[in-house]
Amino acid sequence: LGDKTLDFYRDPVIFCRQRIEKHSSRVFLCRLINKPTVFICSVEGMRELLCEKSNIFLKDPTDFMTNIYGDTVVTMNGEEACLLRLSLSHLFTGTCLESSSNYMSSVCDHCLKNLSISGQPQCVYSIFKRLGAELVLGLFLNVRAEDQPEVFQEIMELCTEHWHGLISVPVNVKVPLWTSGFAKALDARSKLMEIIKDKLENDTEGFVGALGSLPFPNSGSAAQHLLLFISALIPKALASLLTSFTLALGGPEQRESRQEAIRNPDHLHRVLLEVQRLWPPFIGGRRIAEKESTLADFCVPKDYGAVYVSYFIHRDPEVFQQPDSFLPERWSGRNAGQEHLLCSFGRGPRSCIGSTLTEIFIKEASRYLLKNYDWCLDPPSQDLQYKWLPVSRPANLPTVSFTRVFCES
Ligand code: HEM
Repeated sequence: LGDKTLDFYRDPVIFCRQRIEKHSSRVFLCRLINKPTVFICSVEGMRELLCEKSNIFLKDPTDFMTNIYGDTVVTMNGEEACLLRLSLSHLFTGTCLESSSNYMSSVCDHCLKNLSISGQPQCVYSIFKRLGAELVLGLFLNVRAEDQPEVFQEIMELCTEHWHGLISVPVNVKVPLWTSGFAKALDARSKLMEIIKDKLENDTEGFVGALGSLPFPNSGSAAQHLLLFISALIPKALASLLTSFTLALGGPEQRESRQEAIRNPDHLHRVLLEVQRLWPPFIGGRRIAEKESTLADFCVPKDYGAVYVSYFIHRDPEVFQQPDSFLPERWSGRNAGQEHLLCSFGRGPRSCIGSTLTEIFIKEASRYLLKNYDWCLDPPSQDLQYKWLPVSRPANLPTVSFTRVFCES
């Protein structure tokens, strides 16, 4: 590992902040996994990297995602990636999305209806992660927690084990009494692939049925993409956004904003844009320079890596006034209609194909929370103890607390 790799993975925010200060620039160079890598922390640099020069800065086919997910659109380039994106995108738009809306409402109701009932403090991040898992397994694999609780539980555990492979050292070792995290992840992957292949063969309904009938380049491709879509990565990202939303709109000082968000869908939209601006769920993404080029006037030699860091791009003072403040109204002023300045879902020809689905779902879940609960900090504490009060009932109801686990994840 390069000496800077550990610093980056320990805390990417501190790592980037220190280097932005040291170099007085939002573009700087370091080694990451022993590869010289340019870090992009400005809107201008991000747009060049992901849009204008997307034919020079390409996806890395040897990325560690390939170890864990196999060959998927995420690490491919060129015509193959274009064709795959075209086929897959169809499943995330128009009538395919519309047919998911009833399921999205039912999942919100199932997972969020009892937030205040137990009277015990609860961790909302876990609740939202479960909500995300119910969404992806029900939508993409036709496995619904209410109908098949054991199968659902088994797949969820396998997905967690499989995900741990992404954050473990990639060493496949099995000795008596000990198996490396990476080896466990590969075992989990084999079991998940068996379940997925069985579904693809026997289920003609919904997303599985539609995916099974797409013209994929090879026979395992549909299964590998399904593995990607049900991956724990997506529930985690959804839970991160919803937790940030809950934090941002918590407390008596935000009560008016909460009420406005119920009345006015545009206000809710602006709140959610500001949530993803300040707390993007993923660090960003990585590209490799196919030939020498420039980014924000810096020379980038051939084969150098380039990482865009959404957290800092979204705080670029050239573009966002008071960049660290939570100001939903900025999206109706100078930055109205300027969503293309954000990159929580990537940008350009390789942006996220699930972003519309995610937006619809996050809006559904946040509307559910706003309509059914009022939540405020009580008592003020380090642990962010929140009181969840059903909107229609008196104010002396049980507390539901949550911790900042989302930061660690
Ligand atoms: C909160 C939820 C999500 C976030 C924050 C997110 C974020 C992202 C980001 C940042 C990228 C671009 C990576 C890069 O530039 O290298 C991306 C790509 C992608 N996302 Fe998402 N995503 C989310 C949900 C989803 C969902 C629900 C799906 C589908 C089920 C999905 C499927 C994909 C795929 C297939 C790509 C690769 C596109 C390509 O390489 O051409 N994502 N996502």
